[in-house]
Amino acid sequence: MTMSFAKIAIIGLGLQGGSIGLAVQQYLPKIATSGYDRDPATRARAAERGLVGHVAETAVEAVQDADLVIFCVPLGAMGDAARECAPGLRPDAVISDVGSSKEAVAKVLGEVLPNHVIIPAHPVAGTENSGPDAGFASLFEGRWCIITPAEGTDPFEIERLSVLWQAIGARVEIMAPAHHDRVLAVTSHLPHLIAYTIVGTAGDLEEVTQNEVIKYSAGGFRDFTRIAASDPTMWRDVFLYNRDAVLHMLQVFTEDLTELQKAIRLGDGEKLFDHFTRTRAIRRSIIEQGQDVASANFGRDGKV
Ligand SMILES: NC(=O)c1ccc[n+]([C@@H]2O[C@H](COP(=O)([O-])OP(=O)(O)OC[C@H]3O[C@@H](n4cnc5c(N)ncnc54)[C@H](O)[C@@H]3O)[C@@H](O)[C@H]2O)c1
Ligand SMILES: O=C(O)C(=O)CC1(C(=O)O)C=CC(O)C=C1
Repeated sequence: MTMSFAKIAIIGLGLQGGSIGLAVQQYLPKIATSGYDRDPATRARAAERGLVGHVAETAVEAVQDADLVIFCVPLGAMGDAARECAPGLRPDAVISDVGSSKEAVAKVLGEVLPNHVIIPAHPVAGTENSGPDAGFASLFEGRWCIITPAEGTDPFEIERLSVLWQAIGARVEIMAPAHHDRVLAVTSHLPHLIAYTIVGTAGDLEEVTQNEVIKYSAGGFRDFTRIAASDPTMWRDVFLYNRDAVLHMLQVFTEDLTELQKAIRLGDGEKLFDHFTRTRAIRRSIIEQGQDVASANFGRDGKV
């Protein structure tokens, strides 16, 4: 068996599915791509944009002859999407996905497709935009793709999937699914929850008019509004499917927030200053790592 997949089927042609389709066509043109989306208007737009080589009219048609199927649908739709594809799957087709939480997805895909090799993955790359116009080929460039195989998964198949992600620009990390869900709860899910909260709070305030919120939304608040514009379906599902890890991180966060609230009430400037100094250092180290990412060569030479 070669290291390369021959045909990749992408189910769900929004931001993630569209970006994978465009990136594979650009960097790995020898791999055939097909795709399917439940929404007819999305299928039509995907065909216009050429998000995949062939936009199929059914899920079964899309997965025909595919040796890799990637589910790029909201977390709550993974089970239905897999059920729809099942009758058309090659018995040896590898199944993957891009869902933002991993334990729950692995469970549902394993239940629906018990006889397939399932290797869940999560590209930590996205924007606040969704749908068939949101995807672009360079989305994964220099970004992490976390692969969360179950214990005992064939190392060859893990490597084959890793090589694919690297070829479309990503850096790959292998992680246990439960650990992934805790890490992402704090680095991605909680920040979105905070953004959704603060933008809602500002919108509800009676003493500050809507006009003032819009007019003075410079700097920090504006960044929050970008995140709070993220897709409601996707994020509803993230909080439903990574519930326990998010609730744990939210508890820790609430305790820390209460400590800062106390420091403000007591006029404890030293505590506030020390805290802000520590967080500034974290930001700076993230930027330094980002520069490493931008300058690295990830071997994206089109060869797999
Ligand atoms: N947006 C991000 O920043 C981001 C980043 C990493 C991972 N993810 C994950 O990627 C997945 C997709 O997110 P997205 O941002 O591409 O969303 P999106 O809304 O842009 O695209 C999802 C597509 O799935 C389609 N769909 C829904 N149910 C379907 C079904 N049963 N069969 C076929 N198609 C179906 C929708 O019509 C839609 O076009 C989610 O699981 C999300 O958690 C998102
Ligand atoms: O950059 C953004 O807009 C994102 O929200 C991307 C982001 C993130 O939180 O980093 C969102 C969800 C994911 O599953 C992965 C990436």
